[in-house]
Amino acid sequence: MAGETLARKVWRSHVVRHGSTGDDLLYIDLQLLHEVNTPEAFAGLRRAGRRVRRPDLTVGTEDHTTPTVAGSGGDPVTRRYRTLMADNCAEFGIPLHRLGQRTQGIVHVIAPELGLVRPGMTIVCCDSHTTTLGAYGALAFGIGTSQVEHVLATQTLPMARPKDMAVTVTGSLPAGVTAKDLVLALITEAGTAAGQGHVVEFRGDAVTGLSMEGRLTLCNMAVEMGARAGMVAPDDVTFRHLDGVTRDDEAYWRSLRTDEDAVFDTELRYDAGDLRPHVSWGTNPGQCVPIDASVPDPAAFGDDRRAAAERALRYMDLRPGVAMRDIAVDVVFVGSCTNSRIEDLRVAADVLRGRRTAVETVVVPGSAKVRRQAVEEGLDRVFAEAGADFRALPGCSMCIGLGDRLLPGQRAASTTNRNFEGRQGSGARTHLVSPAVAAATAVRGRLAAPDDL
Ligand SMILES: CC(C)[C@H](C(=O)O)[C@@H](O)C(=O)O
Ligand code: SF4
Repeated sequence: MAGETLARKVWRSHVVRHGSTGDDLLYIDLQLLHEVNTPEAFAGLRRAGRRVRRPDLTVGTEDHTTPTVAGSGGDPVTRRYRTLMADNCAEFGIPLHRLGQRTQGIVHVIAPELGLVRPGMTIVCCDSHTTTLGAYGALAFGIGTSQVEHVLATQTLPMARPKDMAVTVTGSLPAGVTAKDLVLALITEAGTAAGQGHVVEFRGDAVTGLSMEGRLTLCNMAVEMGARAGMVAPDDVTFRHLDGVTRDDEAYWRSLRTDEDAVFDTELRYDAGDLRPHVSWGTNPGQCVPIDASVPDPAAFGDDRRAAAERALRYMDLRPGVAMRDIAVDVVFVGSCTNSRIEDLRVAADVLRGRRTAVETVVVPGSAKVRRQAVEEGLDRVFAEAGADFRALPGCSMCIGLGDRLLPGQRAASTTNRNFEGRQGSGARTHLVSPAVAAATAVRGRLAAPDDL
């Protein structure tokens, strides 16, 4: 038998039944839920008179709409989402990590913290950035509301098997260059549709050399290159991040790794040796340049991308030829499921230590646990002394503009994953950056890397 990929092995071990229409019925090991996109799924269950098949394999959190300032309670519209979520979880017996609890946070950040994620699992969630969890060698993907209902009712999901893509990154990341820069560069090179219909396995020395947190950042943005899921093969780095790993676990997880003779449907190669910090100039994550470059001229793009570039520059209020380093921002945001883990906050704090921010700087931890750890390490003081606003409560915050948001016309350097029009607030402009670039930008008031300070 020909060799198999990691994704294929995980898939095969979860097939309950091969369907007649080409879909497989997959067993789902874990379903995660948040307050957006789930009310309809529960309503559907209720209408059909069904219960949740495995409440013990289902976990909810509140993150998208939660306020980040203690005691604010949030506005009535977003409160309604959370009331509905709490009522639904109570009615169907699903554990819920609520605002104010020690375990609450962004769904993709708390799932590993709670020990819910192990290599080889199938994991779904009503959220496109579920790809994040593939960093552990799990097959994790976002699903829509009707699929959420299906999984709630049956703990299975009919799905067409995705194709396999390998993204092999050779070399090692230069100093000051992070997983975020790598993934922005990859998406810019390959395009936002490159991964469509595929599970992407990130491989190569530059990937295995990443910390767990770096791998989470990388897989988080697999969906921004159009992929169904992103994965990194489980190795010693992975095992160190898991509790209670036995020899048998390790042996099984190692056996899931892609076989030498496995063939991918699509392969991309990239060398990380000369990579520089990357910054987006446009309105999709594939519109980035190295920070040393200038805003590109749409005329330089092929027909397929020119109109989008022109439109993006209009929305972003940028002219071709302007040096990225000359772009002044109003706000810096460090947070989101892409970059709000402890390592991200440490990087930002290292840059801010002993310096002052020149613009409004908001730091929102990905989870209550991340915040506690940051306080233990004294990062809260570093942020305060730099004049940055380290929020009391975790959540998606300014990433999606449901709770906290930018004002119309404001420009932000943001460690998030989407720079779409209006994403961080109506009329707001987003430059996607790493935590290091975000912090340097906060100090300088214009896009900057730590080297510039
Ligand atoms: C609201 C939610 C469904 C959405 C997603 O699917 O990703 C959000 O998390 C996002 O990042 O755009
Ligand atoms: S932090 Fe942003 S990208 Fe992540 S789940 Fe929340 S809204 Fe989506």
